[in-house]
Amino acid sequence: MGSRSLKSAFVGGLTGGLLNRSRTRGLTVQALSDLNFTIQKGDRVALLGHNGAGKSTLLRLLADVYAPSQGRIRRNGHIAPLINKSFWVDTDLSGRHAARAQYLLSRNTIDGFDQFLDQLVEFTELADFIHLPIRTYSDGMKTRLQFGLLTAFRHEALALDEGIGAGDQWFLSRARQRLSEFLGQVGTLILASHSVELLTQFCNRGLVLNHGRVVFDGPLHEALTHYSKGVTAS
Ligand SMILES: Nc1ncnc2c1ncn2[C@@H]1O[C@H](COP(=O)(O)OP(=O)(O)OP(=O)(O)O)[C@@H](O)[C@H]1O
Repeated sequence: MGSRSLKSAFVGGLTGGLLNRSRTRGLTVQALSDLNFTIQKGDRVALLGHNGAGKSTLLRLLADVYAPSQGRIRRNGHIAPLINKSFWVDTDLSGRHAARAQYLLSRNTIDGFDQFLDQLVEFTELADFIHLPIRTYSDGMKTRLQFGLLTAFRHEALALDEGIGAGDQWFLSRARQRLSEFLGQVGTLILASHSVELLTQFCNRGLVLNHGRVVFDGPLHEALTHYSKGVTAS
């Protein structure tokens, strides 16, 4: 197999987005393309797709963490992100300062913050680490703080990456229950997950992504069938 055909095999791989090679830009990945869909208020959408299909990137676009390089996204209202590693603007801030900023943003007042902070520290079990800069936290500690903060407030719409906290004992024992209660109250939900159990519990519509394109959009059970057939075929 020559280098050219090796490259073609690479481009046609089973994971990741579409790879392009150009003289000027080298090898680049196109995470998403040709997307055209509407999410209505109250929809509960599951994002399904292979590793690297574009689920997290799409969540980031919907929650305004990334801007699209082409095309437009029209939103009515804010979609809160609960996405791994995209939350912290300034990791020099302490957990307490980050909590204060989030509290002010959501409540428009600082009244009641001390009590809120006590509850947050109790839930996250961060103890005195709450006073240290976030850059000194482990990934698990950051997840606790992010999760504790976001689920403390009501959100009309939420973009959630379920990979968050995966495999973390604290998350499994303390956060799962809170996540369930929280998701039950969210109006509009876009949830990326590989867990059929979680998707079935909270979603009624499924978008299946394949190499950055939507290949199915419809009722969740049909989306799951479509996706599992694709996985079996590949
Ligand atoms: N910051 C980045 N820089 C460059 N490429 C990226 C970046 N983030 C993601 N990608 C690429 O974009 C594509 C889509 O990635 P994305 O994380 O959205 O997939 P995913 O469906 O969420 O995957 P998984 O199920 O493995 O979490 C992949 O090919 C990935 O390599």
